[in-house]
Amino acid sequence: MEKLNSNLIPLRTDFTEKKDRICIFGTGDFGRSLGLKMLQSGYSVIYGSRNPNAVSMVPKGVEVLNHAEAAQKCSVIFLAMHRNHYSFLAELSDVLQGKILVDVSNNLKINQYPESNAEYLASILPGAKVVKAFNTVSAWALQSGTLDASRQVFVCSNDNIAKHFVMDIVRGTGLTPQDRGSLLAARDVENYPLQLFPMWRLPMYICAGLTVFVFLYCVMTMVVYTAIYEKKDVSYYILVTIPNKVFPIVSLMLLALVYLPGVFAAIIQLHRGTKYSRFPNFLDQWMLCRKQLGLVALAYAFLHAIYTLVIPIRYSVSFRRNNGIIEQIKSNNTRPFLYSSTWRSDTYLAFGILGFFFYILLGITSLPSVSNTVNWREFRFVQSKLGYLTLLLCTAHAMVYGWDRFLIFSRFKWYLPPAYTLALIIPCIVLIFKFILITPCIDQRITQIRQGWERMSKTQKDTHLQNDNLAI
Ligand SMILES: NC(=O)C1=CN([C@@H]2O[C@H](COP(=O)(O)OP(=O)(O)OC[C@H]3O[C@@H](n4cnc5c(N)ncnc54)[C@H](OP(=O)(O)O)[C@@H]3O)[C@@H](O)[C@H]2O)C=CC1
Ligand SMILES: [Fe+3]
Repeated sequence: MEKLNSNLIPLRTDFTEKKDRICIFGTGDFGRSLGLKMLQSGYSVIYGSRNPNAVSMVPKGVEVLNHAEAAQKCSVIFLAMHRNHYSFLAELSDVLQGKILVDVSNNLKINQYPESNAEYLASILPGAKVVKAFNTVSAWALQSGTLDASRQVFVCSNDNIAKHFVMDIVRGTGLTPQDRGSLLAARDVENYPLQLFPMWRLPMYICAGLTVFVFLYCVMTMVVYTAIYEKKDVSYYILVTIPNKVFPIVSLMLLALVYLPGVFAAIIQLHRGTKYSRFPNFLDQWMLCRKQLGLVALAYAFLHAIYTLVIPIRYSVSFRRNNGIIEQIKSNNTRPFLYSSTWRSDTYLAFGILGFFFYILLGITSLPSVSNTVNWREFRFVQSKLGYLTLLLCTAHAMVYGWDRFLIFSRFKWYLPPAYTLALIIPCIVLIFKFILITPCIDQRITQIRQGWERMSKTQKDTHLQNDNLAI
């Protein structure tokens, strides 16, 4: 019983330095900034350095000793030095026995070494309690106190007590610790500061590729084609008219791409008859960046809305409108009021406004502060049901807008359809498949697969059938 208690209850008695004394090895940029922050937060700081007498620029009021002397006085030691200098610590293994060593180091490249720096340190000093922390905060941010970027400090260690002790120090310096588990997580924690928007990369590439393609396609079909076959110069389309085609088209394509992997996943599950098998890698990657794809799509929809609002104040538009009126006066011939055109324009505007409204709603619910306030089922309802409704409304908006210029009615050749016809391909595929997938028999089959039907025993299956109404 005694043994059990001693394992469970954190024994803090040997770490009495809380808000007291902390040792930092290394008087470089990070060591100095961290020392200053610790002093400001009420800790006393002792530096361990190779040349204690030659050290300058350390904060006032701190002691600078050699490594062994400094380590003896504290039980928590921050190693503010680079990994390639860790080897000398082996000589101090006696004095570092049982001490908490905080590894703050970063690398120059992702996965630079076979093992993480923290695991390497633990292998050199098996008797010490290695904790990975503070590597995500920059020296400049610690010193200036502005901490523009994240205030989060990831902490991981194989020793729970040591980890919680360091997490308390993190809190003591006004930062927010995040427990990342054991030292196995150290590699990810070390890679974190080296990443540059990893989840945004694929969506950005897709978005840039589609934008360039649609823009060039529009220039070719609208400007070059008109110049060659109709001998008219409409190059002024390039600044407003064409972007106002590119943004909605790419936005619609991206929104459809958010829902396409879900359709693929359902088809794969149907085909394999089980959910217990991995999706192809590309599908996994694609699924993971759906939120980012959706947000880029929303940004493009915003641009489309703004570009559309300026149409009435464009010179070319008001010139054409005024000219139309003058023509009618001159010829003494009033154009008839076309009911079909009124209905068409009101319909696509209504679809567009509603589609945009739901688009914004989707964007807002994906913000962490909002998504934290809804449960999983509510989140799924908004992102899935409202998402498909948005896609449906936006597709309908594009279809009604381009109705008379559709494919065969196109003034272009059949092999050069207007760009928005291309834009409709992916949304139509998604919507048609979604429609097929929600038909009762297929929907039931997918639900069975998702609930692991094959793996259930007969009695389990019976119970399941009774509870069928409760199924998702
Ligand atoms: N700078 C930053 O913004 C951040 C840095 N880090 C990490 O903090 C660590 C220190 O970075 P930084 O302060 O910028 O680096 P510096 O090069 O400024 O300082 C490193 C310190 O390590 C000590 N040192 C150098 N060579 C040896 C050696 N051969 N043996 C023992 N000690 C040595 C020196 O201290 P002395 O002369 O006193 O012995 C030196 O000042 C690195 O691992 C870095 O990845 C993490 C997050 C942010
Ligand atoms: Fe539109």
